[in-house]
Amino acid sequence: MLFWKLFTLLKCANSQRATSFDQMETLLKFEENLLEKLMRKLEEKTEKLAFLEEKVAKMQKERETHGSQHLSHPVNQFKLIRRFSSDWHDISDRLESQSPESDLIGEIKPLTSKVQETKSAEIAENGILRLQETYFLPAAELQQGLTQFYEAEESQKLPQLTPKDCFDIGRRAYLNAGSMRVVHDWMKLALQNADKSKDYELMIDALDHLAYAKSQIGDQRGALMIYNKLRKLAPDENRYEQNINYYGRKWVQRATGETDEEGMEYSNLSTRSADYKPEREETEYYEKLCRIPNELPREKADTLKCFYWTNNDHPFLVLGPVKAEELWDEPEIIRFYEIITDEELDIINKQARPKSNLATVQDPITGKLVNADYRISESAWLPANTDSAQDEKLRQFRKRISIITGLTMERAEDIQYSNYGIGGQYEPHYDMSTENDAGKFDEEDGNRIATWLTYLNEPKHGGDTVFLGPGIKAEPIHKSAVFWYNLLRDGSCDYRTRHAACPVLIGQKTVSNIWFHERGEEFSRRCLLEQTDKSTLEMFTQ
Ligand SMILES: O=C(O)CCC(=O)C(=O)O
Ligand SMILES: [Fe+2]
Repeated sequence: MLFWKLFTLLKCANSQRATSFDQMETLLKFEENLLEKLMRKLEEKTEKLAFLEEKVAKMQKERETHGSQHLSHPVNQFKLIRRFSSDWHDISDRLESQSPESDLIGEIKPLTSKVQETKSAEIAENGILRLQETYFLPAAELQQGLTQFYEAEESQKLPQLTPKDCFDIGRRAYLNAGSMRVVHDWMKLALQNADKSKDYELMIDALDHLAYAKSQIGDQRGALMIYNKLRKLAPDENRYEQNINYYGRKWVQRATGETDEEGMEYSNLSTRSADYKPEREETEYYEKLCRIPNELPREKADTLKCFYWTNNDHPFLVLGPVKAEELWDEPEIIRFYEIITDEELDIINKQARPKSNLATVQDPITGKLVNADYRISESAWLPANTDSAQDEKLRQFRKRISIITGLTMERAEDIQYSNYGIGGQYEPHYDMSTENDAGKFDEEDGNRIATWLTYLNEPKHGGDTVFLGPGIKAEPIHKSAVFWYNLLRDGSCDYRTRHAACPVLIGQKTVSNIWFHERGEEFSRRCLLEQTDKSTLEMFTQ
């Protein structure tokens, strides 16, 4: 429109072959208007450029922390997810769809949508909270990048959580109706650093949550002081005024002893919802086992054996006996060392990744679906039933396990591969189906008589398998496997085998399971009328 007007004006000026002062004035005005508009466009572009440059710098800085060990750090895993749930999302919003930039939008969008669909940011926040709860980590320790687990010289290179990260983690704890102490600590951290960056919106949000958390943990005075501050910062929000009156009254009641309310809730570190209570006791025990070192009393340790296993001089094992260690005797839990070759490991990893039910995202380069390994734990089944050389190797691996355990592979399940993500864990469970289970294994195969659990790699911290019955744990040692019977000799469930996988704190954890079933084991494991549980031990001492 403007162009049209200018055009007619110029035409007119041209036809008169003279330029009157009036026309020049009008032209000058037009020019002023044009300049203003152009400047606004330039400002928008500069602002957009600055925004994109800032994002690039932030993301590059985040990607550089902790060198080749980058993804072994839970904070880096967390930040990667957040980049796709927030930064890349914001970037694609700023790029222009009717321009060459649209190609880039096309590449970003599928990834950000996938992260959103799979609720990955929420899973990541909960992962951080789970690590905090299980390993008793102060929020500040996580914010600083878990310095206690690294040498001093490494600590400069560790990733740190931003005020917004801290706010979102605290907000997640709040939404989970978790411990208000935890909410309190995260909000305080968010504020300490938001103060420096002068992010007022974030400050107000964090103060609001902090005041609420304070009121819930019994600090009415603290809540009141924050609401007073909020009233000054955001005078239009009348909720603060109401809260000031409310908490003011509460504080007076408390000071004058007119209240019968519960006091502080300072000791509870739970980040789980309040309706979690029934399992709480077991969960606390499991978390404690995850936290404490695996120390057996001397007398007990002395009774447990370490030996080279040949399974009654089986020719295969006589040539290469397997180093074995009794982790517990009743029920028998045995660890076998070096039971998988690098080649077999490679094959399992290669086959499992594209197949697994892990949240998949599109690889922007190949366009293929690839795994997002940050889920709590996801799995894939490897049937090894083709004529390929790879499957032949996997069958060899199964055969080796069959020889070691003396159990037939005929009724055993396919190899199951599992991969743990941020704070990845597996809560207490039995591998066999129990009387109370809705679903049972079919009669033809029978129940899961035994478990063979191979550790495909070794996380740096966390990820132990804990056995709640005996109160012991197996550390995930690379290439080793743990074996136990889930059923007693009379076929009933051995409830002492309840076990769980602790959250992975630092590093990566992948395991593979093979479950044996009852049928076909009548000769390898004689059924007895009594429940005697010296089953495996007998096998090892024959
Ligand atoms: O990963 C672990 O340590 C245990 C896994 C487990 O118990 C299972 O997959 O059933
Ligand atoms: Fe299990």
